[in-house]
Amino acid sequence: MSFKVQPAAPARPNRCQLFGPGSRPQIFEKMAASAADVINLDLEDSVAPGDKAQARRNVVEAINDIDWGAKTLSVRINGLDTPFWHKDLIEVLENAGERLDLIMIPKVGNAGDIYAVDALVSAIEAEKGRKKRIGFEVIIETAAGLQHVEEIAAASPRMQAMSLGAADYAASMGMQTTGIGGTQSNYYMLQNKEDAGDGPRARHWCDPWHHPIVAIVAACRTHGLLPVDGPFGDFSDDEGYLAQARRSATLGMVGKWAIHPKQVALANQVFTPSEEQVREAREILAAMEEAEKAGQGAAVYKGRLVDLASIRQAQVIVRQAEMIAG
Ligand SMILES: CC(=O)SCCNC(=O)CCNC(=O)[C@H](O)C(C)(C)COP(=O)(O)OP(=O)(O)OC[C@H]1O[C@@H](n2cnc3c(N)ncnc32)[C@H](O)[C@@H]1OP(=O)(O)O
Ligand SMILES: O=CC(=O)O
Ligand SMILES: [Mg+2]
Repeated sequence: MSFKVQPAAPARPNRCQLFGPGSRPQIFEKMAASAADVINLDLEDSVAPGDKAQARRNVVEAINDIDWGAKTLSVRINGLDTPFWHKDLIEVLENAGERLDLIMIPKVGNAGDIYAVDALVSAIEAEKGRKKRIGFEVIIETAAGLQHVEEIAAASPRMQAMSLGAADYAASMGMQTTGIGGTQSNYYMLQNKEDAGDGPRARHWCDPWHHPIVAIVAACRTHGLLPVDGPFGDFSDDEGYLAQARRSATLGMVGKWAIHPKQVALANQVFTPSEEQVREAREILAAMEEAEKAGQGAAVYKGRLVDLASIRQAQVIVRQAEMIAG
């Protein structure tokens, strides 16, 4: 381990982020009543250009008037390459009360983007005398964002979380797909001719999101942020959503977006450690405590090696379960 201790990520549940267009206020109460840990009121890509001004007003009203309970409340602003983002910030932060927790910045390309938003947010906070410091979450969804993922993670003490935006990421990278997340039919390895013999050649699907997910997780863990998997567009495919969510959970992400309310329970299911996982983690900690009492750094648990690293692995699961239980 480097002498620099890995900082802890914000200690709040982030299993599911439920999105809703800022131009569709009819669903805001339903979002508030959902089981999502984080609510993202969107001013960006789910809002048509002609609706941006009304969407800002809707979002301000929703922040001020709706009871959001213990949820983390976030507003996704427009990208810095648009003529909308500065007004999103000014109108929301000048008129919305202290209930707002986060601003989500899409399509970030480098640390300078965070600096620009930080400067404007700091000025508005100071002018309006806002007491609660607004946090930032960002979407890594461009080639430049991926290239600069670490400097982005380190760009501001306001930074709390990073999501992978599979749709824009695919577009920016020039990927041949219109699907949002999940398995891509043409991304497969084909069994060797020789191994297949006379039979049909097996296909093994690969994970096109593996690299950006690992890059985001590493940047987040290095700088104490929450890594989050973004949207899965086909909300008729629960199994596909679960498979994608399980892959990202296995790689260290803490949650996933829901772009339809039916995806909230799926995300919560995957990102809440199961009773069995928690029991096993506690048993490993107990086994290691016994081993340490006996002066040993390693022990055998259910026929397999556990050692000091196993303590750290088990603690991840126990801490996550305890934090979710509150
Ligand atoms: C690539 C990206 O950037 S993803 C992030 C940006 N995208 C978004 O924010 C899109 C968010 N999702 C939506 O806008 C909608 O869910 C849509 C357009 C996908 C589907 O909307 P609908 O056609 O209304 O879905 P559907 O008819 O299945 O809705 C079922 C119920 O859930 C409600 N509902 C729909 N979306 C949401 C939502 N996001 N949050 C809460 N409730 C919702 C509907 O009002 C309806 O309620 P009812 O049963 O009381 O009538
Ligand atoms: O903003 C999200 C995406 O997938 O693009
Ligand atoms: Mg996007």
